[in-house]
Amino acid sequence: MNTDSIDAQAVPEHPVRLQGAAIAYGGQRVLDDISLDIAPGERVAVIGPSGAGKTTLFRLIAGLVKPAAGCALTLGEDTRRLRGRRLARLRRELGFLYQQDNLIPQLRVVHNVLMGRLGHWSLARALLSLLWPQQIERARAALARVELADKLWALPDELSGGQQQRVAVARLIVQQPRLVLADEPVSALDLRLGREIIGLLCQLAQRDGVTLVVNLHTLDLLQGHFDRVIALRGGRLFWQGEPAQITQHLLRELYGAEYRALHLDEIEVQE
Ligand SMILES: Nc1ncnc2c1ncn2[C@@H]1O[C@H](COP(=O)(O)OP(=O)(O)OP(=O)(O)O)[C@@H](O)[C@H]1O
Repeated sequence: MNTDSIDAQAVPEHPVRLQGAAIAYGGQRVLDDISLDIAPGERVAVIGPSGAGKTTLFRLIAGLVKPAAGCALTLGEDTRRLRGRRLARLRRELGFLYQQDNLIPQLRVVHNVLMGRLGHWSLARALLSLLWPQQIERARAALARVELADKLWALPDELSGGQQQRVAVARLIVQQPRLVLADEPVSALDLRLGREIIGLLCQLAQRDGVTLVVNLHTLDLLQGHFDRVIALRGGRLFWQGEPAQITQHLLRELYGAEYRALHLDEIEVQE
């Protein structure tokens, strides 16, 4: 099969489709030969040791870096040929969540949440909304889903780290993306708050039919939330399967020298 040309029209059903994809920085391959399909509504966690290529995989799927070889289709679009209307559509249908700095500090929560509508609004409406927030009820309903309806007029600085992440999830709710890429969304939070955010993201995926790909460092949060785990090591696909199939043996092999430092022997999985 010629992996340099996938017919986008033939595979509209896969929000993510990578075939033999490689990414190189300065001639060095940091991702190599990645072939992967992610189905609509699937909740996928990406794991692996530091430097394995997890963030680079996200950047590849988001179209922020172009494959040096192979092909990447995101929401049916070939990421090498993104421009104009197709790029605008992808931006509208792709939602992001990062470890921190998801909110604009100068803008009140209502405006931060309504930033999710920008791709749906005209420029005039977006500017008007900064003076008179458009669709306040929509923002309020989204905040209610993350139990922050009373924070509509707060500034991000007045919120805890966990609350800020919940506002960012509310922004995703109003955005209505088809695919959410969350890169270490809970790495700055403790386990309890992390569980809350992952729970909200998975609820968003299930309730609104959104496809979810999460780069996860906290392996305690894998069970019960994700349909599939993808493990990267040295820029290659090392393993994939259901969370229940993960074993201590696999984690030792995958994380190598980091296994003990990360206390992965304390994760509750079979030997
Ligand atoms: N812009 C860049 N220029 C050069 N090398 C890069 C660049 N971005 C990433 N790399 C290299 O690519 C490799 C993969 O990096 P990446 O950030 O994807 O790993 P990761 O699995 O997300 O790591 P971590 O868990 O530590 O965040 C690393 O060796 C990194 O140094």
